[in-house]
Amino acid sequence: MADTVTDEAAEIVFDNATKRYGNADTAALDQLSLTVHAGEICALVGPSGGGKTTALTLVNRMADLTSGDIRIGGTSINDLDPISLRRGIGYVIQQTGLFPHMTVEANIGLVPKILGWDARRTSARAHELLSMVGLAPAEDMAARYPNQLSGGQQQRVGIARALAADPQVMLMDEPFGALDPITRVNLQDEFLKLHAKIRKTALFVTHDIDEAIKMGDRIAILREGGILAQCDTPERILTAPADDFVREFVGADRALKRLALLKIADAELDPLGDPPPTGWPTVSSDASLREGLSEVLAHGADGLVVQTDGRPVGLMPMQRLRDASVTAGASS
Ligand SMILES: Nc1ncnc2c1ncn2[C@@H]1O[C@H](COP(=O)(O)OP(=O)(O)OP(=O)(O)O)[C@@H](O)[C@H]1O
Repeated sequence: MADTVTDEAAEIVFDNATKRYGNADTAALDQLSLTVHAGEICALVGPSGGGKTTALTLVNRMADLTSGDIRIGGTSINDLDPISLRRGIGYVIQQTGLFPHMTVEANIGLVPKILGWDARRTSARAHELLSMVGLAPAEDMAARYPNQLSGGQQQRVGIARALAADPQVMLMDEPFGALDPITRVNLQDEFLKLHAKIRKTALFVTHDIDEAIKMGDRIAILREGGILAQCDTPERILTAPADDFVREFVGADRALKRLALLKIADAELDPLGDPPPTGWPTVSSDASLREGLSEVLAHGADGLVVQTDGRPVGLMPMQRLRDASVTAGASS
């Protein structure tokens, strides 16, 4: 048996992976061939019953393949002992799965402890991860029990726990699905920042196409019957949907969704002017054109003041935002 527990991000290859439960006539996942590149986030979306969760459970062998193969870092999962396979995979689920009778620190330290890390190293890792996922002060958070945390904080602990033993890959099943919209956006943003640092290979299941567009380096869309409809970058999914199913799944507002992918930093700005326009809202150059457009509309203003690192750097007039919307729509 090979040992999977290394800390290198690894590629996940689905090679004609098929799952049929019991004597079911139709497959839950039908000959899925898909490569999730090392270090990328691949968002897996599709309608209810499309086989998203099945795909995840095949990877960590909570369910067995009917035919085909899945390889992690070039090794077939069937050549791995299921227990050590799972220890090399960070798993984050909607319901967090935290043990209620264990402290946050003990929850995070569970896999490192099983792997035989000593108490000092396990504790240091738990505290490091609490800071990484934005739970401060770490000493206070570490000593709490899950029911002493908000839903968003519990989900952060779930992410910390998944990362504890530095897994090769992460499987995330609707990780932010149970959170209120504001907490959800915060966790999405913070996970993207964290991911930019740790670059773990992540298969991220969501039923929400907007979340997939935001989170995925690439998006794989499954249709009913567990058949892959398209796997591509968010930009390509929006501008070149493979067929009517993808077009409908993505929605009629594809132009607006494309604006969410375009950064203000990439657009041309006007000089600041003297005096600066009054009543124009300020946005960061990191914001998307869609966020910029929302701000302008919310303030009834004629444009935006764009900031970088808290300092104004230029102006974005309303007309340019309008033109960008038209261009995004015209090419979709
Ligand atoms: N343990 C099981 N036994 C039998 N059938 C199952 C089992 N788990 C899932 N299925 C069936 O497999 C198909 C795919 O289910 P799956 O949960 O993978 O879809 P999903 O895309 O994750 O759906 P959702 O978005 O609703 O969670 C469905 O028809 C479901 O009924």
